[in-house]
Amino acid sequence: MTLKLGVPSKGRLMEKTFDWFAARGITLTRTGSDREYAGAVEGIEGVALVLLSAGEIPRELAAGRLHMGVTGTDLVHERLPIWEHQVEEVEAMGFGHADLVIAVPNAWVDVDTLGDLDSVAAQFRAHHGHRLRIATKYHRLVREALRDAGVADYALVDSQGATEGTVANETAEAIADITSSGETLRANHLKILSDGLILRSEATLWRSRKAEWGRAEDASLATILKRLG
Ligand SMILES: Nc1ncnc2c1ncn2[C@@H]1O[C@H](COP(=O)(O)OP(=O)(O)OP(=O)(O)O)[C@@H](O)[C@H]1O
Ligand SMILES: O=P(O)(O)OC[C@H]1O[C@H](OP(=O)(O)OP(=O)(O)O)[C@H](O)[C@@H]1O
Repeated sequence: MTLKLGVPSKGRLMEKTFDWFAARGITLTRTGSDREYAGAVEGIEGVALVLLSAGEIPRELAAGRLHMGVTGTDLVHERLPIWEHQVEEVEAMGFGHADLVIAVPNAWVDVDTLGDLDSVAAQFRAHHGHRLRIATKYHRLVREALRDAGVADYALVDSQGATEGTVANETAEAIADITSSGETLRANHLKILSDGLILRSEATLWRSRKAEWGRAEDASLATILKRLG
């Protein structure tokens, strides 16, 4: 049997993941044509590379179809409700840093905290006849954070990309999304609430608690762990 290692199939996470493993003597490569999602592993026995979307890696780990996988903390916490029972964090990888935050228009000068947002939300409903809309793809994490902060009068609007644009496009009044350099928020005239940090995320190597770990997979895992130092 082989240990199945899931790695993001494109973009910044894929390249940095390949570099990270290469620095530990494990060469991951995408084989075939540019558009073919096939991969190879050199420098370690019994490991197969599975290239797939970063967003799908949590589910595959939880289903036990991957033994190990690389994806952001944000995606694991969002997509796996009882993630501690489904996966184990092996190592934070030191890249892919991003903060999940709640942001509102710069023009809302009196809104600085989640408490302020709660007050505005109540007024908003009275004035507009519908709830204040918050656009996000992180439904679970945002609901939890707002519940903990006592913010109730809002509606989540699903946004799977270009979330910061929803405010200018008038499909939402506020957003919850990840920010890294802060450029996208600035460009869209949005500010982070002073207590609006929900989660700090980073690319992380995870081990599935649900996959079948036979002797061969255990041996490959042991070799990987040794390389991590
Ligand atoms: N600007 C950024 N800087 C650093 N990390 C980021 C940034 N944007 C996204 N990430 C991180 O990269 C990971 C993948 O994010 P994203 O949701 O963009 O995946 P994707 O590659 O677009 O996935 P899919 O293939 O499902 O569209 C997440 O863990 C996220 O936190
Ligand atoms: O703080 P910054 O450095 O500007 O990065 C943050 C942006 O990066 C991500 O978007 P991505 O590029 O993945 O595109 P998306 O909008 O399609 O998710 C994220 O959703 C933010 O929009």
